[in-house]
Amino acid sequence: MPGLPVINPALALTDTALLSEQALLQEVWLTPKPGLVDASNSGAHRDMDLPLFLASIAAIAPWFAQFVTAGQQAAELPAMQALAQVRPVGIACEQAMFSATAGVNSHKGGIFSLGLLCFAAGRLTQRALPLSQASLCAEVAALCRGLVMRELQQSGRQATVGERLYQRYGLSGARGEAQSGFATVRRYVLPYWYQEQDASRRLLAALLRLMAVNADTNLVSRGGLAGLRYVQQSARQLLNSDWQIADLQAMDQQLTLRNLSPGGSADLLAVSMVLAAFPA
Ligand SMILES: CC(C)(COP(=O)(O)OP(=O)(O)OC[C@H]1O[C@@H](n2cnc3c(N)ncnc32)[C@H](O[C@H]2O[C@H](COP(=O)(O)OP(=O)(O)OP(=O)(O)O)[C@@H](O)[C@H]2O)[C@@H]1O)[C@@H](O)C(=O)NCCC(=O)NCCS
Ligand SMILES: Nc1ncnc2[nH]cnc12
Repeated sequence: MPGLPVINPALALTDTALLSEQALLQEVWLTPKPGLVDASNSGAHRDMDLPLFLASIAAIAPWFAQFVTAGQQAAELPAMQALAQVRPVGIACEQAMFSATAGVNSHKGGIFSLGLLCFAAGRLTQRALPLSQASLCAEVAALCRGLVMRELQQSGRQATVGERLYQRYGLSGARGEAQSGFATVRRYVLPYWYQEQDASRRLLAALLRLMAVNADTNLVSRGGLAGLRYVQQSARQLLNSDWQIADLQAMDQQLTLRNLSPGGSADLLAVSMVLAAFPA
């Protein structure tokens, strides 16, 4: 496996777009990831593999700079009006992804979460405000204020997986996480980021922490609430042990057998990598 691209902290304060691309690359190359596409297998996915993910990332990457620019251009707008400015960029980026993957949804959630982070970075830098984990997450939360109420609770729409799962289980998915200012990442991942010295083990531990608590709608859409609970309990058990790579490989086999893929947690791992490059 080629060397993982290392996120250069010196870039942190200047280029959120490049950090986002590097985070998606580091995420997909990280191995072994239970149920997910990585360098050893495709996990619970029959329609996706590593080459498809790399093609998807190549198609998405140029759009991260567009998200930052859109944020700079919308810097003076009230947050809620600004969100309306970024949606078309997000949808265009999704279309670029679908063109590169022949219609397979590889990074829809990742585009939403990282796109919002890049847009927020553009708004903050345009207003000469410092970029930090706190300022970026607060800006994303401000942009997404009321999003769950508007788009899930009041709309009653059931056009997407997330919208159907909200109506059925009250799960707010990617929207709820963004509206909270990535609270799951800030509470359960970033405080422990440097506990592991090895870079790969650090990312694997972060993924386990996310899988242990994240209400991942991918898991629910594939395995119901029982599937979500199974993954959360399994991740929690590993975290409470001196887990080794072989344990993750065994978990990967179990999730694949059960058709369970924590794609939402994989996205939040990329969000964690971007945020970890900034001061708290
Ligand atoms: C705002 C949207 C992105 C919301 O989409 P949706 O209504 O579908 O809502 P969610 O269920 O929330 O899912 C969206 C994707 O977000 C990821 N996700 C899930 N749970 C969470 C969570 N708790 N926190 C954060 N992120 C979460 C997940 O994405 C990843 O998994 C997908 C790949 O897995 P797979 O199982 O293969 O998915 P499918 O192909 O759907 O299943 P199969 O057919 O294979 O069985 C992949 O997307 C990963 O990224 C969720 O899938 C959207 O509606 C929207 O508005 N988009 C427009 C763009 C936009 O608004 N941008 C704004 C600023 S950029
Ligand atoms: N590595 C991965 N495998 C499957 N779904 C994902 N969503 C984001 N990253 C993923």
